[in-house]
Amino acid sequence: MLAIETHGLSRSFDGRPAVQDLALHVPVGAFYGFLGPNGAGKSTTIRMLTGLLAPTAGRARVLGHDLDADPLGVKRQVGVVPDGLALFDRLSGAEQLRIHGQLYGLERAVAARRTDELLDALELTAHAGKLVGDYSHGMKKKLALGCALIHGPRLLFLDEPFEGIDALAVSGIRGMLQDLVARGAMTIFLTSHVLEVVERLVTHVGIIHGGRLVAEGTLEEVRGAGSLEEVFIRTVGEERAPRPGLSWLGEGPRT
Ligand SMILES: Nc1ncnc2c1ncn2[C@@H]1O[C@H](COP(=O)(O)OP(=O)(O)OP(=O)(O)O)[C@@H](O)[C@H]1O
Repeated sequence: MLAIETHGLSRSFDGRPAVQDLALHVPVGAFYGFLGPNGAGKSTTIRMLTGLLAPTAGRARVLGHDLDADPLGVKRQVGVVPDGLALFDRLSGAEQLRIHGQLYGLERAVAARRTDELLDALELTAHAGKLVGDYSHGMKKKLALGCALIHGPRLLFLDEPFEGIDALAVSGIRGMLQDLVARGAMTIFLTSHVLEVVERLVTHVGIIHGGRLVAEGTLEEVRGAGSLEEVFIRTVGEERAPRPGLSWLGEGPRT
């Protein structure tokens, strides 16, 4: 069974295509790495698959629900850590998590218990009472992951989850995500530019370039005998030679 299946999914902005004719196949239980260079269409795809942005054409089925016909059915079962984090600066970290859980219909006591467990798992317990506005970037990223998990989603979308997070925290989060997939708790759809981390995590890969899917399959199928970085560079463009210009750099300031 597929957790995500799209046919001809497309989105344009002011007539300019950002995602074109996308046919994604994400099996249930997969750890799917969605890769592509800057501006390739990754965030636009996630925004469509989570019901935040309407496609201009095509269809998507998410966890068996038609996104167009039953957007609420999809939203109830997915968790999202978006590219731009949507958190409330005036709440404490614990309040943010608890309220997020209650917005998803959890009873107060359940939301409070899960909040404590998530703060612990994300190593944020010491900062539970601090205002989110005073959190560091990495701490906000971890809190957003907690918000995405608190209602127990079957499918988790992570847009650049490791961006701005220190190596120790990356390792902790990686372990947590791997464990969730390994015990069949959820399917994960992740975008990241850190290919070495992606390569150690994912079971499946899709590569998008210029809004079009240019490769998809299991990690082994897509990678072949090379590394993911080699395949990525080969697929989205040759390694770029240093460009001429900027010769004034290093010459010191001039008026
Ligand atoms: N709201 C918008 N209005 C106009 N153009 C947009 C909008 N959102 C995205 N785009 C355009 O769509 C294209 C794809 O953007 P998108 O954010 O999906 O790329 P991405 O693969 O997530 O990039 P990155 O890796 O840099 O985050 C880009 O050309 C971008 O400028």
